[in-house]
Amino acid sequence: MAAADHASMSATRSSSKTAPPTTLRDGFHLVPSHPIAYDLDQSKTFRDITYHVSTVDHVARIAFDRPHVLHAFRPTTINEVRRALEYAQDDTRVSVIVLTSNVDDRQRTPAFSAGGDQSARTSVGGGGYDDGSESVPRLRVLDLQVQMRRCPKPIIAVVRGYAIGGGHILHLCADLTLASDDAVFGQVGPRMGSVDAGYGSVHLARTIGQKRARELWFLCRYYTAEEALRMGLINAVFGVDDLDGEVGRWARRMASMSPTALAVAKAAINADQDGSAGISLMGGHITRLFYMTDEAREGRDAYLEGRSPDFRKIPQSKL
Ligand SMILES: CC(C)(COP(=O)(O)OP(=O)(O)OC[C@H]1O[C@@H](n2cnc3c(N)ncnc32)[C@H](O)[C@@H]1OP(=O)(O)O)[C@@H](O)C(=O)NCCC(=O)NCCSC(=O)CCC(=O)c1ccccc1C(=O)O
Repeated sequence: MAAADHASMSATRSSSKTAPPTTLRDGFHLVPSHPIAYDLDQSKTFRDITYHVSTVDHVARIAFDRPHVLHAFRPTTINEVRRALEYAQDDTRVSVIVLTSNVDDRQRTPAFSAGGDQSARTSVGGGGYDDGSESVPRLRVLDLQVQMRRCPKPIIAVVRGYAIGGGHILHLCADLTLASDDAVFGQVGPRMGSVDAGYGSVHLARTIGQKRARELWFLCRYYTAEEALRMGLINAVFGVDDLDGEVGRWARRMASMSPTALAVAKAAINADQDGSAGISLMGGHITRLFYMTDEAREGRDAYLEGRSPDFRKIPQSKL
């Protein structure tokens, strides 16, 4: 843990005995708020995204890199994000994942993502997305959404400018969303022949409420970052110049926490909505932790040694 992060955690421990209660005791204000310095991971090659890691702050950064179409995605883009997410999930140096876009607002309108790339929709074969990278035309964006929810590490969507359509749903599927004050959010499917009947509908309704979710889909209006914040669609709004620093603060804070506690909290929050698949993920976490107990090891050893297990020699169940 970096020294300044350590200071913030220490602040939560230093006893005052008589001071009045204050939220400052959480130490959050002491977490450094300078932008994260990332290194490009040279070993990973991508066309539509960039992938960076900060080994100092334990953060991976996955960024859409298609500014000419406002970071709209095609099959290649989604497959690359899925691959990068897998790298970040398996990298023990990484505790937190940032999903964002490479914005240069002097050259292009800022955007997180304008959703599915409409120029990649074929005019033959049913109008699905096809950039030649899949044997049958398809966009595995629903698989990406599921992968984001099953990833045990927290994912922060960092939104500059437009988050529209399928791009909007990707920020929704992230665990947290931090936005700049120039961000704009909305669905457009019913206006242009598309709909997300999965997380884009049900998770949206759980997140912002039934009436608001219907409004987003039925009216296809766009909302400012402040409006999105008020409806609980995002976690915080910052000025453009402060965004990267605040992302640094939030990511560093999460990276200083117990990874297992965060993974269990994420799985539990998702399980409520993800049915058997959500419970199965929680069950997987429990089994992995169980494997590390003397009790589970006794079962394994007994099998390998060709004897009956003696669970009695281990004091008791941990539950
Ligand atoms: C976002 C805008 C309102 C911004 O407008 P403006 O600032 O005026 O910029 P433009 O000049 O329009 O755009 C600049 C440049 O980018 C190109 N572009 C923008 N968006 C897209 C796009 N989605 N696809 C392709 N190209 C795009 C635009 O053509 C310009 O190019 P030039 O060459 O410079 O002219 C505005 O851009 C806008 O409305 N964009 C379209 C938004 C949209 O319709 N998005 C698609 C929504 S549908 C979707 O995302 C579904 C896909 C999906 O994820 C999904 C989810 C769940 C289940 C199933 C699926 C599925 O498989 O379909």
